[in-house]
Amino acid sequence: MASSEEDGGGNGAVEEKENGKKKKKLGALATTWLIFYNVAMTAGWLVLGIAMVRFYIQKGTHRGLFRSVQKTLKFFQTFALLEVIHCAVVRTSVLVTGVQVSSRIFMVWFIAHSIKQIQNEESVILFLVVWTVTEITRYSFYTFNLLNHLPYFIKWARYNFFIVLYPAGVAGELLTIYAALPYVKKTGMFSLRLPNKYNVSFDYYYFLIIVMFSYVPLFPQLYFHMLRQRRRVLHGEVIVEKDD
Ligand SMILES: CCCCCCCCCCCCC[C@@H](O)CC(=O)SCCNC(=O)CCNC(=O)[C@H](O)C(C)(C)COP(=O)(O)OP(=O)(O)OC[C@H]1O[C@@H](n2cnc3c(N)ncnc32)[C@H](O)[C@@H]1OP(=O)(O)O
Repeated sequence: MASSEEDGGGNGAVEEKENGKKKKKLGALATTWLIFYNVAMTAGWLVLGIAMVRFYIQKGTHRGLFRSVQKTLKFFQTFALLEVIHCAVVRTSVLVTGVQVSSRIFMVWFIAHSIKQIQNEESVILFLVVWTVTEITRYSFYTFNLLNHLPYFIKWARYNFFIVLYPAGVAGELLTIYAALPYVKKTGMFSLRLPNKYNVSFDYYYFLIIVMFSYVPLFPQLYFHMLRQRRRVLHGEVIVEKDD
């Protein structure tokens, strides 16, 4: 193994070259923080998943489910903003992570939280279930990986579930935004009409349509990124990495 350290710090990340591949080796402080973060996130999404199952068993309907789990969802999904900062120490792209996290935050706060009328849509439950399964798998993968005790089925699940869950999640998100359009148009929420003292106009309705169209170029990038990660991790392919 050829190894060359480019940074001598003990608590952040050290870049090493292993068989010609760039690999970030985490320091003790970064590892401890990430273990804490990933355990907390696994637990948070597990609590959310259990709450959803319990709600459905007790009530026999999905109506009211979002309302009952929204606090936990908002807390843990917003906490995921830290992932953009984590990009400084883990081997991942700021751009890919940024798009992923911001689209989730947007769905939680600017769609599901702000437009109460759509909270009982089946599509909301679809993306909630998909996100929950994804995140329990993803954060438990990171935790076990950091502890160097990664069961193969978790690794397999992390790099296979997304093949179906990603399109399903995107479908849930797009259908939810679509369902929100009439309410946004009717209420004119988050919009600024002329004339006003700033002399600018903003129409949230058209903004949402642009967001929906932006999935067309952006989603394939995330999906192909994950397919590349899958080939690298499950099949040991060497991927030529571009620096951000
Ligand atoms: C303002 C309005 C904005 C509107 C934007 C509209 C456009 C939206 C288009 C996008 C649509 C997204 C929709 C999405 O929300 C739908 C869903 O999520 S559905 C559910 C299914 N989803 C998934 O399965 C994907 C889940 N997402 C991800 O996996 C990540 O977010 C992603 C950034 C895509 C992952 O990429 P990453 O490069 O991080 O992959 P890896 O997991 O393989 O990690 C690479 C290495 O980094 C290490 N790592 C990363 N994070 C951690 C951590 N927390 N702790 C420890 N280590 C970490 C990891 O171990 C790898 O290291 P190594 O290779 O050395 O082992």
